[in-house]
Amino acid sequence: MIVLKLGGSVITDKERPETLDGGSLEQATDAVANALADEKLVVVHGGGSFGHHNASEHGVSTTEGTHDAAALLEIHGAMKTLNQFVLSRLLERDVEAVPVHPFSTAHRDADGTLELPTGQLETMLEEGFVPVLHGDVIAHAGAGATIVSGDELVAELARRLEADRIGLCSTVPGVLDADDAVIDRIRAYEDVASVLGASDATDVTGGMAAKVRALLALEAEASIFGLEGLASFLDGENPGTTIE
Ligand SMILES: Nc1ncnc2c1ncn2[C@@H]1O[C@H](COP(=O)(O)OP(=O)(O)OP(=O)(O)O)[C@@H](O)[C@H]1O
Ligand SMILES: C=C(C)CCOP(=O)(O)O
Repeated sequence: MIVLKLGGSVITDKERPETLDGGSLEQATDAVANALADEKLVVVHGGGSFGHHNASEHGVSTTEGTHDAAALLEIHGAMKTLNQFVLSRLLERDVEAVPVHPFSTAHRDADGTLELPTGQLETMLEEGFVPVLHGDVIAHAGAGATIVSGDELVAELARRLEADRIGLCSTVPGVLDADDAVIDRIRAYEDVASVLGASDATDVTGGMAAKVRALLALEAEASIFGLEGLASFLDGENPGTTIE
């Protein structure tokens, strides 16, 4: 079982609000369609230029919530629009992709812990579907609703579904060191903390630093790679950076 995140920074143009990077989305969905045989796959996508701008305007992040339903619908609506684009590109390539919207299924406890039921996902996988989740807003006890990033969803899905392979496809070829060379393996946060930053673009969920933290907390290994590494990851290789 594979859990794959398509980073929002890859499939959208992060500089321009609500704009797809059509070519990259096609390349990514081609790679997914070519790789699917008997392998079970869950896809998660991030926001990129969908969702982050709306969340930032309303002051909503993974920890700062809102009780303003109109603001939530705006953020959720932007993510659903992007989800629809991803689904339709997958369907065009005969991938039996179906949507799963975290706002309707997940929540956070008062301490911020993500609760994500997976019975529906397990059934979808058994029935041959490819569930496609996305970063979203979710109800958060005591805070109204906050953002859940695609990276958090990947980590939680990997734990609960006991994924064999976990991959984050982002806009960079891996985690880069101070000389912009790809770091092969990361074993501890402290080893790379000095080079890890937020995203270059508007991003309310913490960029590369948050990714590495979330993946280090997993028992299984995970890979961070760029679009050029996606086909080889789906083929069983370890492109980019491996997080132990
Ligand atoms: N050491 C680093 N190595 C690589 N990228 C880094 C590093 N430090 C900060 N970054 C930033 O992290 C970005 C990747 O994180 P970002 O959250 O934008 O990716 P994504 O998951 O693809 O997109 P989204 O969050 O919209 O889904 C890179 O584009 C870069 O700007
Ligand atoms: C901003 C929203 C709603 C989603 C964020 O998901 P991410 O791009 O994976 O961080």
